[in-house]
Amino acid sequence: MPPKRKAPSGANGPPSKRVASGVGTPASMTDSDGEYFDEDEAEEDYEDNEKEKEDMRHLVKKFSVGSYSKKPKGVQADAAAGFFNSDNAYLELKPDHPDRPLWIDPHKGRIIMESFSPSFKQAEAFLINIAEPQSRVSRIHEYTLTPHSLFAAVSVGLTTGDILRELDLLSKTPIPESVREFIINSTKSFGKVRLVLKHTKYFLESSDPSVLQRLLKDDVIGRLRVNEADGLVKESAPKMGDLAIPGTRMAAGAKQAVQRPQQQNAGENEDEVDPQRDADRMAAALLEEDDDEDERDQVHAFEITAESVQDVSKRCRAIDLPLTEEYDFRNDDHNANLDIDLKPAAQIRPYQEQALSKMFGNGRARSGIIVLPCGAGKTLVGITAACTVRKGVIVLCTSAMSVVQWRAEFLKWSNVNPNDIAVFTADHKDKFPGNTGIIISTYSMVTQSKGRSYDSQKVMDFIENREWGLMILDEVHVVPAEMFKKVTYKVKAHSKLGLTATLLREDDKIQDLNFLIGPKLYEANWQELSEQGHIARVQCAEVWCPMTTEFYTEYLRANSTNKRSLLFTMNPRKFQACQFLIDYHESRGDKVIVFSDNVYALEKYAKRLRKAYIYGGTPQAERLRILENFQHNDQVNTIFLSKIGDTSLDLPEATCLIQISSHYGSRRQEAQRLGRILRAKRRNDEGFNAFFYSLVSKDTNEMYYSSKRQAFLVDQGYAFKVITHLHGIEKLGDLHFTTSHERLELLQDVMLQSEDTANVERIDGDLFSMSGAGRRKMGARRTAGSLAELSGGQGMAYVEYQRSRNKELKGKGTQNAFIRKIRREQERKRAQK
Ligand SMILES: Nc1ncnc2c1ncn2[C@@H]1O[C@H](COP(=O)(O)OP(=O)(O)OP(=O)(O)O)[C@@H](O)[C@H]1O
Repeated sequence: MPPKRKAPSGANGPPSKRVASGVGTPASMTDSDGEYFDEDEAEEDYEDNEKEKEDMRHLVKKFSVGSYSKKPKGVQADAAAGFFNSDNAYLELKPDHPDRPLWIDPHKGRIIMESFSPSFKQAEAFLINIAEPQSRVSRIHEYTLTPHSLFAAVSVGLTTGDILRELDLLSKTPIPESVREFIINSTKSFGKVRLVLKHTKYFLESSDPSVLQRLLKDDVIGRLRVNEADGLVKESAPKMGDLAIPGTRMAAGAKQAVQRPQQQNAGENEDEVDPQRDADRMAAALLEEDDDEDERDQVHAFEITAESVQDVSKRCRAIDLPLTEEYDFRNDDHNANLDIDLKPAAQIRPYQEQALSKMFGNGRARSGIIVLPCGAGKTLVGITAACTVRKGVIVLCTSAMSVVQWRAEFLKWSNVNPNDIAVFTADHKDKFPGNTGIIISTYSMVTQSKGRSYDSQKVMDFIENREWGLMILDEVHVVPAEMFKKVTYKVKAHSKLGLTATLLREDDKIQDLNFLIGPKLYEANWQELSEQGHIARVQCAEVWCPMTTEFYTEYLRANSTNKRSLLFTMNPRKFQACQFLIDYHESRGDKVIVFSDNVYALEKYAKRLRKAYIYGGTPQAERLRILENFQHNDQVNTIFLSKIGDTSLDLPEATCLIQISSHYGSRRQEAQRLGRILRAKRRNDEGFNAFFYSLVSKDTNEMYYSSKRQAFLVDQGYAFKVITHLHGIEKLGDLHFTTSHERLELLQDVMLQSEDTANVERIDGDLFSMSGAGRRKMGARRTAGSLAELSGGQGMAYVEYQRSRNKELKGKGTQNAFIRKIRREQERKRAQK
């Protein structure tokens, strides 16, 4: 932090700037101790900042993907090619480099970590704080330093000095100059200003008063300050880590989470004279100025109006000073305390504790995003956060069924009074009776702008006219940025916690979340969690299915993507592979889910194999009946699901997934589908493995999409085996499409389908949506009939395949108490209408 100097009496700062901006900066700026700030110095800071911003842009550009600098002449294009310094010479290795796990690429900010290093654990704990994980395969992990990752590092409490010191300790080479510069510049401009709510007033707070002076001079922010005559408020900074998070042993601050590697592990030998190391240390010590005890104990702040929070936040983003949001909930006397605690039996797992400690590390609630794989317990993380803040909580989910599940989980894990939890969905418009509580709703309920019913508007007013301590945003990766903007505008929440399994979006809009919610606070390692038994071990395989001659001929001839996609999905050899795998896994005692994005294929496969299927148009009661039978009926071991089952599906019985048609190259869909079996109930059985098969028609575009889809999971350390032949398939008794007559009939049926048949299913709701599906048919409607129908020659065999297993399941008894309850509720509602 720049030293604070006393200004000569009457120093009013550079008039030109102030006139130009029209900001009524007070003639003398004093802090609460009556000390002056030198405005000339602040002005210099301002200009320096402009230059810094320019430098920063240059650096960000340099570090962005695709800007790889040229490698030295004569050097091969291997992995080592990136690790040169600016003079095109290899970076010098430290003498004890084998003990240090990190390689730093000076050109792109990539960090390669050896996971077999003795100090791997410490290095991983550190890197996850400062860099984006790109790939975590078994021996080598790759991370990238980005402005966002460094913003996240700073917002969990790390200083520039901490980052440089740890990085140097763990690196095999001295930190390259370009990387050092990038870190210093990024951390200088990010995380310097916090938005803090104290006693229901909003403050911009910083430990560096010159940053606040800069903001006060800003055209937009200066005007939004409350009480322009007041100086900056100066007070003690909060102490780190003195807050107990329920269900955990402690509440570690970020600094505690970044464990220092044991020196002997990292090969640090204090007696050795290493001039480079000494120089680095000195630089780090200088940067550590911030850590000076006296200075660190002080923070400065000025107040802004509550209405201006959005504008201030937007402006801070524009001038490269994004706000970190923190909520000092322990000093909030304005909002009533919620009587909630975790039940004594709830034991928070170590990775959940680590994630929470990032949120509450300095005794306040930091807004941000926690990334945990599907089935790893994001709900409990959210509930524990609610039990820590103990103020009004609003939870937003993607579907009505998730709302029901969140409510049930609150009751399962906490001692909250059931009356204090309200549900706001199309079917329930509850409010809690007391002056605080929990409300659980969906994004669409809260953001809907037109056509609200009277009751719905009343609940919305209830939500909008109060302050919430915590807003939990479930499945943040699927929600469009516009929706978030509406949510943050409508709901006055002091802290926001985003939960997701994958920060992946094919449109790259995911970066918006950093600003709308907050930085990523924690991201778990999938492989580590599966090794520890928290999520299932999964064997992944891509099964290559050659196209039959007649299908391939049509495929090559087809001149539309839709027709080609229908042909590779309906490839009879793919059908046979699916039939064989279902048979194989059912006989092993597995419960199988077959996913098909294409509804035409879904119906064809399911009917022919006499399995139950669910898609957007399946009525609600039928959906529940099928799912219940899948869970409890040992005669129903396979179900077919359209993409409505990609998310929110909690079927811990499922142990095998087969994918026959998917949404092009969507990495997110692949990860979400895998997530359906990560929570397999049997995951801790001796030697248990879940199975994930992707059936791909060979020599078609599907192969390209498939490899694209797998990219994320491969980066998470999953290995996809390629199966080119399924042994024993030819011996399967009633294998379909073995005759050319059958195959031709199928081909003719496919060729008769309209182009729309290959379109993506449109879904208004999801698998468990309580409204809509039951009353209204949704999903694609097709009019073309089969060749058999058209020719009037419906053979016996064909008729038999039209018999739907769905209908056969009608009337099968309902066992599950939860589903029985939902059904009773639906019946009660129908009766009331
Ligand atoms: N600390 C814990 N102790 C015991 N059980 C836990 C713990 N954390 C989570 N679970 C259990 O793990 C299962 C999965 O949790 P949860 O539904 O929250 O996962 P998720 O991460 O939200 O998954 P998805 O992304 O698929 O929705 C639940 O049955 C939950 O009760």
